[in-house]
Order: sequence, then structure tokens, then C-alpha cells
Amino acid sequence: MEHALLSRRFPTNPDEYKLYEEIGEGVSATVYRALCVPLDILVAIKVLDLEKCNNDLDGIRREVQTMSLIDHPNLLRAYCSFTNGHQLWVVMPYMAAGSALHIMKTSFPEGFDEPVIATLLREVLKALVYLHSQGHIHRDVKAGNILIDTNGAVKLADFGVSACMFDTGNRQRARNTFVGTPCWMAPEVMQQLHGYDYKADIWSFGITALELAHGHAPFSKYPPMKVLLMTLQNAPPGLDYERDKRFSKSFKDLVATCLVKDPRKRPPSEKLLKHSFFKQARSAEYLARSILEGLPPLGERFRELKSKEAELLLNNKLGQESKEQLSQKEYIRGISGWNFNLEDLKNAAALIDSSNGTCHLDIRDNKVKDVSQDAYNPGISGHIYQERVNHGASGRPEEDEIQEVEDLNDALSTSFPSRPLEALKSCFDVCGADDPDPTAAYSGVQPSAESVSALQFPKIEHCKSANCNGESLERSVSVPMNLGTSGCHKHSSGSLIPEEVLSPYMSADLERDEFRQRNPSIRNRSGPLLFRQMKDSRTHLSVAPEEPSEGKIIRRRGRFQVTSDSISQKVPTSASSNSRTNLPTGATRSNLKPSAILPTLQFLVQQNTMQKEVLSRLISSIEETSDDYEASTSGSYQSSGGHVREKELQSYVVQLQQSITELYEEVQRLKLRNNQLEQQIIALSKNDERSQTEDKQ
Ligand SMILES: Nc1ncnc2c1ncn2[C@@H]1O[C@H](COP(=O)(O)OP(=O)(O)OP(=O)(O)O)[C@@H](O)[C@H]1O
Repeated sequence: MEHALLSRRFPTNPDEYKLYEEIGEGVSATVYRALCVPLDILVAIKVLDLEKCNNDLDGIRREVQTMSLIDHPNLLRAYCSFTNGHQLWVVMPYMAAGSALHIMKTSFPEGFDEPVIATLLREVLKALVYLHSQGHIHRDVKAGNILIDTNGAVKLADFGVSACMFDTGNRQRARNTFVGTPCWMAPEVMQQLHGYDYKADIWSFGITALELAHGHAPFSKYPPMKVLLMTLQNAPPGLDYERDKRFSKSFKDLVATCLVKDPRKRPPSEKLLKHSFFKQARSAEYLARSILEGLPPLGERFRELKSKEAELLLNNKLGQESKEQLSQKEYIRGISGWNFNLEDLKNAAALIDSSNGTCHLDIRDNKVKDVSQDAYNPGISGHIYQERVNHGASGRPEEDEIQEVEDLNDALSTSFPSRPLEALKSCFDVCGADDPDPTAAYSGVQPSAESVSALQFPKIEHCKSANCNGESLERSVSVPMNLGTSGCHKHSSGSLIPEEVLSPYMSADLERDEFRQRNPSIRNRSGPLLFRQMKDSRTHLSVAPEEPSEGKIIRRRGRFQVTSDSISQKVPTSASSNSRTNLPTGATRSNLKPSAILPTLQFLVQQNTMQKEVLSRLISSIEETSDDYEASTSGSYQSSGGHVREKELQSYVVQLQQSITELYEEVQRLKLRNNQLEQQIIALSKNDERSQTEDKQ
């Protein structure tokens, strides 16, 4: 039936469609229920405003061609698409029950029962297995993109034309809207250091599992900046043993398996599908019976949701918490978190007018609205997501030891992110406003009237690795000068440990640094933020010295790349995976004497102590700074001098935060190395003892 429909010729003339009510809204599009008049078939039409997307139609067309090869029952595929004036219309099957998110908002605010979740997730996972086997990354897995038909059929939606356009165009110039929270975004995508691959979908899948279990995604009540920091710095979210008693052990295990920060440790989708959790998945009929019965029509539900939102905006008071409110609101709209960029965050920050406590939010169409302080839905927003260590990571001594620093960071991120630009730079490797704009030559593309045929729905993204002129922002450490870090005069760019000591153990880093020195203009800008900025640098894509160790690119097609599935077969680059790589150059197990390694070890221990001192200085410095800051903001400190001081303090706090992040990483790295060295020494001592005994005999 479905194939028969897909093969029918859907008209590409807008006059042959009758638009009914609105049934959904995304970042850049509005979705309508509609009738295809000549075929007498109900459809959904996604209408994108091309004028708002500084778009690259050729790029879209190429992608669309690639996507047309995709065909799976769990992926929502478009019937056709065409331009109508400055709009792009995408005609697709009408999924009458709407998204899992909408269903939850209407009838299951606390989330679904486990068999329902298992059924939904199994279908989504089948779609991911297919996509990944084709070398694609969906990149936008979330409850808002799980669409359900009245018969209980489940399809993963959102081919992300909007995102494609944004990713390949210069979105900042085109829109002044703030886009979503990064709740579903994998840490490696946020970091933008080594690119990402299909394992990013596994993370989003884990977050979606939590979303379906609780009715909202982890951190959904927080502003984007905080979500970024929490995702990067805290232990991964998970199902709590106590609070989530209603869920089985296997569900908890599934979530824990997906939400591992190291993408290499996440299972591929194919393996995940074999997880025991999916044994409880049931049929489409079961789904229809258990969650769709009695649901009001989609359009009605959507209207209700919108009016609730409007009511909330009108009724609530304004104030400090409005940042959380923003995030919650965007979440409710089911907005994608993968499309935000620096400019958006700047705009969002600018809209938070801290002077009078009023917050204006421009979500779409440049409409300025009042946003209130109180939470949208006490049931949701009052439910702060408890961070917890949900699997093997738990109780890691390193984490305990740096908890202080994390807490400090957390406190910082709670208190200052009204101007997140600088702080964002520590999380992302992004072009700031000052960066040369590679798309500046863009002169406004007028969409041609020709049809973009056979659009496909899954938002598909490849691992991007591109370059951008400009100073590298990544890994920059800037310890404030007044901290008096006696042993650590090297305040910028990387390790606090002298290179000659570290170099034998850091060959990968060193190679990367060397590469950078040889190619000063080249930065790793992989991921969506990069691609957006670097569409004209595609020739550099193949130069991938910093390509992730996994998901090796096998071939590229347009903006897609095919990655290797057999991650496990790859040579791990982590220090722990091959102790030999950690030995000093030229040393092997057979000829290394403990005495040769001891000085290095002692030096590392010394460095560790030094860094602890630096950390405690940082902590006290930040405490002083916070006091200053509070004093300056709480009093009648309104003069322009005060403003300048405030700015100085903010950038100082940002510097401190960057330093903490770097130091934290450094300490962890050192600890790992120390452990390895210790183990090597123990092993070598044993060897020595054994050979001495043998010699004696
Ligand atoms: N084919 C469809 N049938 C029924 N409802 C749909 C259909 N397509 C989209 N919707 C509804 O419209 C909403 C918005 O869809 P859209 O794909 O534009 O946005 P999104 O994925 O939430 O956002 P983004 O564009 O940021 O990824 C969906 O969450 C869903 O509820």
C-alpha cells in the first residue's frame, strides 16, 4: 500500500493541494494536514521558508538524490517536494497520531510504560540500523521525530532539509532566531574536536529512551549553555535505581549502554537491537490500543499545546529563571537541538535583558514575546533531572577527586551564562563573529521553480571535518596571571606539562600539533557547526588527520559519508589500549628498566601535585571573583564603569572556567598515565625479580 502510494505521481503544483490545519512546527518549518486533490489522499505538508534559510539549493538537490536511495518501512519518506515562491513544500504521508512527543504531552506527561517504550524504540532502532548500514547518520533522533500512524505504525521522521540548508549555508545572516536545546546531542558533537560518527545517534537514542520514560529529555529545563556544560562535565544521565523503580533492569542497562561518553564504547545499532530489553516490544496493534485510543485529532492537540504555551507566556512572571523557561518552551515545541550556533546563542543571550528582568524570546518569524519565569509545566519543570553515574563509570576515583572542580563549574554555569559567547568557545570549536565568513560571498539564492524530487525524511548527516582560517580555539588554556602558578608558566594552548616530558606518551597529540604547525590555517571544524561555516572548503574534507579513530570514512557522497561499521576492529588509539604506546620512544618491554622510567614517573607525580595547587588557587580565585561579582550586581552599581567591570569579571570567569576544564582533562590524563606507568613498573620489577632468581639458579 505504502509503496504503491510512493510510486504514484504526486503533483508538484501547490494548487493541487488543499491545506488544512497546522499539525506541527519545527525550527524552520510549519507542518500542515492537507489533501492531495487529484489523488484524494490525505497528506502532511512541511512548508519551509527558503528566504529564512540562506540556502544552497544545488546542495540540497544533490542530497535529495542520495536520499532517494533510502527505503525502509520505519523511515518516513516524502512523496515529492517542490518550491512555491520562496517556500519549499515537502509532501509526505500523514501520520495521523502525530509524534510520540505530542502524544506524551497530551496523555502521558510522565512518560510511557515500558512495553510501549520498547515497541517504539525497537522500530526506531530498526530505522537506525538501516541508515547506519548505508553510511548515514540521522542526527536528530528524539521523541518529536518518532511519528505514529493510527494503526500504530512507527516511523522515524525529519530528513532535515532545514538543517541541511542551515548546515551548508550561512544561517547566522539569515535568521535571528534562537534554536533549541542540545538535550539530545552527544558530547563528542558538542566538543567538535574530533568529529563524530553514527555513534552520536546511539547517544541520542539513549536520551530519547529517557525522554519516553519520563515525558521529557534530561536537562530539558535548562538553558542551552547549561545543557552543554552538564552534558560535557557531568556523568551521563540514566535511569535511577530508586526513582525509576517501575522500569526493569534491562531497560536501565539499555540506557546505560547507550549513554556512555566515549562513543567507541557505545554499541552499534545492530548490536543494540539484540538487547534483551526489546524482548518486551509488541505489535503495532498493541501500540494503537495502548496509547492512541481516545486521542483527540492531531490538529486539535497541536492547537491546545500552542494555546497552553501562549497562556503560560502571558501569565507567568518574569525573572532569573526565564532562561530555564526558554529551554523548556523550545523543548515543548519539539525543536531540534542540533542546529543551534554561536550567533543564535548570542542572540538568545541578548534577548535576556537582565537589567529589568524581562526576557524576550524570538522563536520564529522574529516575533518578540514575553517569556515568564515560572515553569511551563510544574510536572515537568519541577522535575529536575538527577544526574547520576549509571554504569561502569560509577565510583571512579578520578571523578570523586575532581568533584570539587565539577561542583564549582556547575555553580559557575548556573550563575553566569546570560552571555554565553565566550564560554561557548570553550565548549566548541566554532567560528566566532570575528572569524572570516567563508560564505560571505553569498548573494541570496532565489529558489528555482523546479521540483526537488523524492525527498527523503530521515535527517542525514555525515561526519564533517573541515577547516577554517583563524586562530585555534580548541584546547586553549588561559590560567589567569594573578594566580601565581609558579610551576606553570605555559598558559596557553595545551598541556601544562613540559612537552619533552610528555612527548613520548603523547604521540597522537604531538602529531596533531605538528600537523597544526605545518598547517596553521587548518582547524578541525567537524560537525554541523563546521560545515555551515565551511561549505566552500569541501576540498579539505578529505584531509582528515584529525578524523575520529572510529567510523572511518569509506566513501563520500555529497554531504554524506559512508563510515566503517567495524569499529571494534580498528586499532584503538587510547593509551590504555596498548601499553606499549605509552613507553618512552625506543623502549620495549624486554629492555625497559624500572630505573629508566622512574624519573619520568616522579616528574609526573610532581606535576600532578602542582596542578592540584593550581586548582585550589583557581577555586579560591573564583570564589573571590564571585563575591566581587555579586557585590557589583546586587548593589546600585549601575554606572558604565560598573558595566565594564562586570564584563571584565565575566570574561575572567570564562577564562577560569576554560582553565578548569583543561586542568581537569590534564589531571585525568596524568592519572591514567601514572596508573599505567605504575603497572608497567610493577610488571617490570616482577620480570627483573624473576630473571634474577633464574640467574641465581
Ligand atoms: N508527516 C507528518 N505527519 C504528522 N505530523 C507530522 C508529520 N511531520 C511532522 N509532523 C509534526 O510536526 C512537528 C514538526 O515537524 P518538523 O519535522 O518540522 O519539526 P521537528 O523535527 O520537531 O523540528 P526540526 O525541524 O527542528 O527538526 C513534528 O514534531 C510532528 O509532531
